[in-house]
Amino acid sequence: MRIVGLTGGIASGKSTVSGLFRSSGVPVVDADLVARDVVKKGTPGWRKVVNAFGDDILLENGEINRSRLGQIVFSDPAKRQLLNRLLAPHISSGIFWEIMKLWVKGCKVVVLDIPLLFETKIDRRTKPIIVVWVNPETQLQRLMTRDGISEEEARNKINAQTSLDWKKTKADIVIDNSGSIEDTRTQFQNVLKQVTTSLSWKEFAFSRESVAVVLFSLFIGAWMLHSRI
Ligand SMILES: CC(C)(COP(=O)(O)OP(=O)(O)OC[C@H]1O[C@@H](n2cnc3c(N)ncnc32)[C@H](O)[C@@H]1O)[C@@H](O)C(=O)NCCC(=O)NCCS
Ligand SMILES: Nc1ncnc2c1ncn2[C@@H]1O[C@H](COP(=O)(O)OP(=O)(O)OP(=O)(O)O)[C@@H](O)[C@H]1O
Repeated sequence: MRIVGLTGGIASGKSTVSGLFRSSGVPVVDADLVARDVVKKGTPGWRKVVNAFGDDILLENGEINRSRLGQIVFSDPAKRQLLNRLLAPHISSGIFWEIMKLWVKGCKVVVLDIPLLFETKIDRRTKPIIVVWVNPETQLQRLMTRDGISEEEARNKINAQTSLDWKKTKADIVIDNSGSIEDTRTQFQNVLKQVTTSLSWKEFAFSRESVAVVLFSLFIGAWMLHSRI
């Protein structure tokens, strides 16, 4: 199985590109969705967050007030690190199980859309790594428009992440999303070809088919021994 890493900066266009993968039939695991699941009311992740940040970050229905928690962690590096540390194991295992489900279905190529790919060191498990890059002015504007937030809040969110230019230097493939969606779609067609080329031997070894072949061979071997053929 090939696990493609898809990352970038906040509002750089990861979801836009992952949408293009989905429409082309390539399954996507969205780490932001996993991160939401692991803090649903009553889960171990939720308990840890409430113990660390207090009841003030809860809505009336007991769910986490994400916008309130975001204001806290995006303006305070120590609190952000604390939240990352509390949730990292839950997010990693959530991602693992999502990938396992796709493996069981026999998927050969899976895209992992994850903002903190390098920070969580999950980049070691993904190949190739795609970075969705955007120029800083466009990123700021798109973030302010999408989230309806002030320039200061948007800058806090951008500065809470490793620089997008640094991530670009670590990429196998860069998609420049500073232009129009059409522009991005054109770049995407080439990327899709690169990502869906036939699997290497190492990737094949981790595919469902290869495990089936190994199990089948073991079964035949055991049966021949048992029958003394
Ligand atoms: C702080 C929270 C509550 C804000 O929630 P909100 O719904 O407003 O934003 P959402 O989850 O959709 O994230 C939006 C974007 O913010 C950025 N972001 C999220 N968490 C972080 C973080 N810990 N550090 C840096 N950037 C982050 C990412 O680019 C992400 O795509 C939420 O993002 C969260 O729980 N973050 C910690 C979990 C995490 O690390 N998520 C990233 C997945 S690897
Ligand atoms: N090429 C583009 N032209 C115009 N708008 C765009 C383009 N690409 C993305 N956008 C818009 O920019 C915003 C950010 O894009 P998107 O949500 O895909 O980013 P993201 O990297 O997934 O963000 P996050 O890190 O917050 O999850 C969205 O409102 C999206 O519609």
